[in-house]
Amino acid sequence: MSYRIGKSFTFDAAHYLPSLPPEHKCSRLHGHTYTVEVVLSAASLAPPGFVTDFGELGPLRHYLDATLDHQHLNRALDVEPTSENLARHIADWFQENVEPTIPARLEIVRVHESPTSWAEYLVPQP
Ligand SMILES: Nc1nc2c(c(=O)[nH]1)N=C([C@H](O)[C@H](O)COP(=O)(O)OP(=O)(O)OP(=O)(O)O)CN2
Ligand SMILES: [Zn+2]
Repeated sequence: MSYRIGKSFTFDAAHYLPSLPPEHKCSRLHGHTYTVEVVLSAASLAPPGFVTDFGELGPLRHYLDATLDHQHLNRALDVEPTSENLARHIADWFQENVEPTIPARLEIVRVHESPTSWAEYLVPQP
């Protein structure tokens, strides 16, 4: 794949990580302003010279707003809401719902919990 693009989205949510020991600060309920970055690639460009139109990624914004924004992530997800698990969850949703409609492949979903902490899921490529 020769070309890559990226787009970022933010949402706010609460979570805790129940598998951590009780003395760990993240075992208590707290919140983050999450930033989700997606990276997409294509071997060639579609007119007028796009990997895909950034606007075609709008359904992801709607999904994040409707499903995760201002939600309690322990209730909204069926996995423990670590950044790694969130990245995988969002990648799976994107591959099922957006990728079939665009001329590009999802490569990476990166989830920032804060300006200094992030995790990413690298989508296996065929
Ligand atoms: N690999 C991961 N480690 C941690 C995750 C995670 O999702 N993946 N999550 C947390 C907690 O959610 C915690 O809220 C964030 O931890 P941390 O960055 O350590 O804390 P701060 O945001 O307060 O950052 P400081 O740099 O310590 O100020 C924990 N670990
Ligand atoms: Zn946290």
